[in-house]
Amino acid sequence: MTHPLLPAVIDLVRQAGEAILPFWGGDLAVTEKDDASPVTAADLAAHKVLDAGLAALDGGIPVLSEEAANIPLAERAAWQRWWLVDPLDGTKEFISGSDEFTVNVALVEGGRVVFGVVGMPVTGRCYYGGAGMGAWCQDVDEEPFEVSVRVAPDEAFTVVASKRHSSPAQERLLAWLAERFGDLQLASIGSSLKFCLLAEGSADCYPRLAPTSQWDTAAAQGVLEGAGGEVLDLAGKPLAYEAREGFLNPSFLALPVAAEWRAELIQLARALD
Ligand SMILES: Nc1ncnc2c1ncn2[C@@H]1O[C@H](COP(=O)(O)O)[C@@H](OP(=O)(O)O)[C@H]1O
Ligand SMILES: [Mg+2]
Repeated sequence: MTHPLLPAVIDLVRQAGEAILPFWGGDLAVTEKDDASPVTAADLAAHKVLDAGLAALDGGIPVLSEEAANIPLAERAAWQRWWLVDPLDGTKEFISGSDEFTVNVALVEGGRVVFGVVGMPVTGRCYYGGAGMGAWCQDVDEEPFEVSVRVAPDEAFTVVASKRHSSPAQERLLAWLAERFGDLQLASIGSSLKFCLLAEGSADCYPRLAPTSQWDTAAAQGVLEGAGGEVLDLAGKPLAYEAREGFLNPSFLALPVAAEWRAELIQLARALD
């Protein structure tokens, strides 16, 4: 069983991708935001499509978007159900001309992700899913196919990591994984696609002992949870999306629910962080 709002959100994510594409690979004016992260006309174009489209879908569900996040905490704290949106995740990849950027939309209720949609504007591929719902991948003009995590590595244990953002703790964790699993393969990819690689069973673990914001993770967490995975903080609890001052996530580990090395990894990550 999926969710009645899911098909319309998939459609909106595609439209946002289409609004981004004319800017891709061209001459782009890049502005720096207060937190020093880059923003372009493409981020804002996608934001406009999603903000208007989600409001039209159900005016009673408020939207928190990376590009319009200056909503007072007192107002956000009263939200029970809300959309959490990153109109263009992986802006640095986008600016560099890579196709590793996504459009992310999650429906959050009571601090948990109900479902998430992750679109890849360049290929038109879309991942979507939610806990207890399942998870799917759909290519343009194709039927969706269900995806699920792999519990044991195919050949080499594959870790996904950011192309650009790491930390000393993250590097030590990767070194430990290499020792623990021997044949370690590193897959570096930008944006929320890291979760999708786990969800489709092409990778085994995505540790992030480095900063992310709530809009970077919620949609893809929905996909991964639907596929039999989880995203845990270092206390071993699912990453939650309650309103708080600022939008930073804690460090996290994304992995299959049934990974037999789960407890070992949490303990080590906690010691390193
Ligand atoms: N120091 C920091 N604080 C908050 N978020 C950070 C950060 N460094 C990187 N990120 C987030 O990491 C995302 C990119 O992820 P990755 O490195 O895995 O590709 C960025 O998303 P945006 O491109 O949407 O700004 C940004 O939000
Ligand atoms: Mg982002």
